[in-house]
Amino acid sequence: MADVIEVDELTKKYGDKTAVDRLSFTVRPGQVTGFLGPNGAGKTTTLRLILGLERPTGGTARVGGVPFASHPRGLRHVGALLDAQQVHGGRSAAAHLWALARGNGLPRRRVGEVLDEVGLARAAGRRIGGFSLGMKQRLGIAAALLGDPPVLLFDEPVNGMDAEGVRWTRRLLRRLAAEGRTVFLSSHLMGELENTADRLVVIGQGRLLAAESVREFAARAGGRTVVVGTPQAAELTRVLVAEGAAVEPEGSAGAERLAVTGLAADRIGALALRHGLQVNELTTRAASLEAAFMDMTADSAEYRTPGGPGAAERPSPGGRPDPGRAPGRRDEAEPTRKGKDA
Ligand SMILES: Nc1ncnc2c1ncn2[C@@H]1O[C@H](COP(=O)(O)OP(=O)(O)OP(=O)(O)O)[C@@H](O)[C@H]1O
Repeated sequence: MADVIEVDELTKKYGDKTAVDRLSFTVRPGQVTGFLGPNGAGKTTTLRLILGLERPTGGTARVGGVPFASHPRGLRHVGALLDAQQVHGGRSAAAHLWALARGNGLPRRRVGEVLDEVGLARAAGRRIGGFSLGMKQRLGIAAALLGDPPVLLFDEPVNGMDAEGVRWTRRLLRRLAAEGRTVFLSSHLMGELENTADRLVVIGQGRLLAAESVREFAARAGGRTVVVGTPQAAELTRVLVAEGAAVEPEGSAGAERLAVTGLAADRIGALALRHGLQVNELTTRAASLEAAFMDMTADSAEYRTPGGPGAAERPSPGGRPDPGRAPGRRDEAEPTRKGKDA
């Protein structure tokens, strides 16, 4: 299928600062494409350039084969959630959406439909000013869906959402892609994308670091690791190695845990059963993708916790990284960005 978003040598400078640096990538329909990069990598600027909200210093961004400048604007063509906080707090959710619908020539019934879709029907008449960030994100998603557009761009849509909200967003994005739409969503956390995205565009300091399927990214990262606890470590190691897996004993001697790559957890369980070997634990460790992302972007994180992306920030061997300690997280170290929202 033809690429819907085409970014070619796109560059944006703010004075001496190059926010986006000769960036080229494409985004296809029928898939969720994750746009991944540490804080300050240039994701929001790129989305704003694609949407024609900023003028590029160089290069082009095309949507549907035409440069954005000549692209028919409006919510029927492209829906976007950039900053959920940028809404008039005095209006009700329904009034906000109706103003948008009216401005885009959309029927009033769409307001009720999208409020239902995002789970805000009961809050339709409430002032947005009283909404939590998670509710504002849902409202922003509702606004993006209002025109039933074939192309959807979301900038960190799950920020501020609780676990249920994150799961709901993930399912929604997958469904929108399955309907054949082009879904492009940014995040600074691999964990938010690995179960949602089919493809990844990874950037750091405005430059392209990778554009590939999640599977390719995972393969490059050495694949997923399955941690297996067993009192029969030597026997199980022989069985797994014979099936092509790489097996590393973990922890201290006698701890009897194996880190297995190259075989999925269900296959390991089935092999152990077939050979009559006891397994006490079988855990897929998803942290390897986050670690690969951190390694890939270690030199390009704009702000960094003292000590750099080293031991303190790496995921612990046994678990997922704490998102609160991702490198250069804004709440830790970001200075004020002058003019950003001006
Ligand atoms: N209007 C502006 N004026 C000056 N510098 C800007 C402006 N907008 C963005 N920048 C700078 O450009 C760089 C990229 O910023 P951008 O917001 O696009 O990154 P991001 O990847 O979206 O980051 P985050 O994950 O923190 O939202 C940063 O160094 C930022 O400070």
